[in-house]
Amino acid sequence: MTTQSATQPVPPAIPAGPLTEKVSVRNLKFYYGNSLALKGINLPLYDRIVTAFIGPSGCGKSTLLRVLNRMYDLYPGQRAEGEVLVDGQNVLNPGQDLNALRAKVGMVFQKPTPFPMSIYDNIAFGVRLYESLNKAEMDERVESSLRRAAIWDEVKDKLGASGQSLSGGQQQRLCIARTVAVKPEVILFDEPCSALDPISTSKVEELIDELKEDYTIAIVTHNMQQAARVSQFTAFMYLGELVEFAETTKIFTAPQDKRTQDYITGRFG
Ligand SMILES: Nc1ncnc2c1ncn2[C@@H]1O[C@H](COP(=O)(O)OP(=O)(O)OP(=O)(O)O)[C@@H](O)[C@H]1O
Repeated sequence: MTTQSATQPVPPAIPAGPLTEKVSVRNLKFYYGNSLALKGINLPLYDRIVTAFIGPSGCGKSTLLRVLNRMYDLYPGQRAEGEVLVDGQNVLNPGQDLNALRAKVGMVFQKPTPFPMSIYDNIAFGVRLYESLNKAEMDERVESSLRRAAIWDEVKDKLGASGQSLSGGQQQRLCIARTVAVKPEVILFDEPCSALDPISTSKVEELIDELKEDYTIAIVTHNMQQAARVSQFTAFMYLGELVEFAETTKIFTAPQDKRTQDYITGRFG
């Protein structure tokens, strides 16, 4: 099957040499009560590589993302079976320290969710949960995180202003800064641009492209162009199953499964 077109975005290059599995999902099943939402997923997330999760609404993309940092633990009746190895350790183990996991595996949500506090404190709040820094160290962390999220120049003169006074696109970059500030190793993005205008979207995409130099990234997106622009690997899911996982170029130009082909060409979903 060949689906390449002249306007196809070019995914970022995959670095030469062997890839390391930062996260290994093994035979993962997930239940909402009695309802099986993930039906035995096997998937690697490679170190310092962007992986996109695509598929029609309800196929389990967000559920999979939420398992990776055990966000589901906040909700009764939800449970996972199988293994999610992060650096070889199964984070689904009951003894897993959830604060440590969520510091290591950070998450950025669909809707920007700044805390009702100042821009400075939006960053400092999370850092204080894990580290005790003095004022100068905290100032430095706040600045470096805001710089990393490409928003420093826009907020440096109003760090005391409410995070909620920023535009939607700025709020999302503030949330990315907040995630980066606790020095994660993996960042999960759940449709991070769906509430943003095209300019903010391209800023966040550029940011993801830069962040991949230092972090392992997973992104859920409904936007095929975005998946093709930002990711090096793509996982296509359908009805709780992982149908196909491969280099993004391959998924978008030579998918092996007809369902993948139909989805990326807009025939369903
Ligand atoms: N809190 C919940 N309780 C019960 N079932 C749920 C819950 N959240 C999701 N589900 C079900 O789990 C399945 C997967 O949902 P999920 O939100 O992961 O899909 P998705 O691929 O992210 O969809 P979308 O693209 O619409 O966000 C769906 O059948 C959904 O109805």
